[in-house]
Amino acid sequence: MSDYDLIDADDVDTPGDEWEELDVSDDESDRIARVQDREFQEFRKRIKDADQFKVEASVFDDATLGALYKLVQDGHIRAFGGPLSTGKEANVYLAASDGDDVAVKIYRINASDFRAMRDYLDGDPRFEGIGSDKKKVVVAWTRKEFANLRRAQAAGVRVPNPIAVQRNVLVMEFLGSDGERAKRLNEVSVENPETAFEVVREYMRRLYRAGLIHGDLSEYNIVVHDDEIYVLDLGQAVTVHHPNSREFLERDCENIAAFFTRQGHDATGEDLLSYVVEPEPEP
Ligand SMILES: Nc1ncnc2c1ncn2[C@@H]1O[C@H](COP(=O)(O)OP(=O)(O)OP(=O)(O)O)[C@@H](O)[C@H]1O
Repeated sequence: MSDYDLIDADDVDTPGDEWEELDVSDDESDRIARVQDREFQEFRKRIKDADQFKVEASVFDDATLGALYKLVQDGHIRAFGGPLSTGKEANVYLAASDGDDVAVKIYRINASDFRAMRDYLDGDPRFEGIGSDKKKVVVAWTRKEFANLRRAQAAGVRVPNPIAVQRNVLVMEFLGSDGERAKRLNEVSVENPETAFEVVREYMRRLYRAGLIHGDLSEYNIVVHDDEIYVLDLGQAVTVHHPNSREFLERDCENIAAFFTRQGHDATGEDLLSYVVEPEPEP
């Protein structure tokens, strides 16, 4: 962990736990709030000063810092490593936790294309009535990614294990080793494209049968970790109820078929689509 810029959880611990049992007076709770506030300010400063976040200060509005602080207190993050990706909507960082390394995805409240996000959320019965408040939309989006990861996992699709979600911050299992992120399909030479295609095809079918469509599936959102194929980035995944779900699924099928055809395994979007939507056999 020597390459981590350590932000030690001990430094930002609040006295909360052992005081919870006590019957604290108003004066005492004011004092606790002041201590917590001071510790939060220290945490805030440390994050803002940390090298790996310097260019990204805009990502960390105070509410995001509050979310990170809570995740540190809860033991999900112990120290931040460098950025794994700086995307349009979100940045992903490597971090150490009390257990294995984790990936921390931070959605930007300001830079996010929240109108496009809303269009995806609109057709999703899980997020009915979300409205158009920018922060609420991004927070709902983050929760959606967490929920989608869980659902995919339950359906038997390999995805990073979702660990915690706090406002616009998602903590998940880090896929990779020694701090190096797992390679995307477009970055590896696929040794056996037929087998890899069959795995991806099966994942797509499992997702569909679990009522989900990825919506941005391609060689850029599929990685190879420990010789297994994993699917990333389920933020925009929609349920089959979404008015554009069929269009998204067709696009996913076209992307995947085109990629594997380029790898030497002929596939068509149409065939893939028929496979994915084939009704489940009666038990
Ligand atoms: N759990 C993870 N473990 C390892 N690397 C990850 C993890 N999650 C994301 N990454 C890395 O970060 C990149 C971006 O992640 P993701 O696709 O989830 O975010 P995004 O902001 O939607 O990206 P983009 O804007 O490029 O589509 C991934 O391609 C991958 O390399």
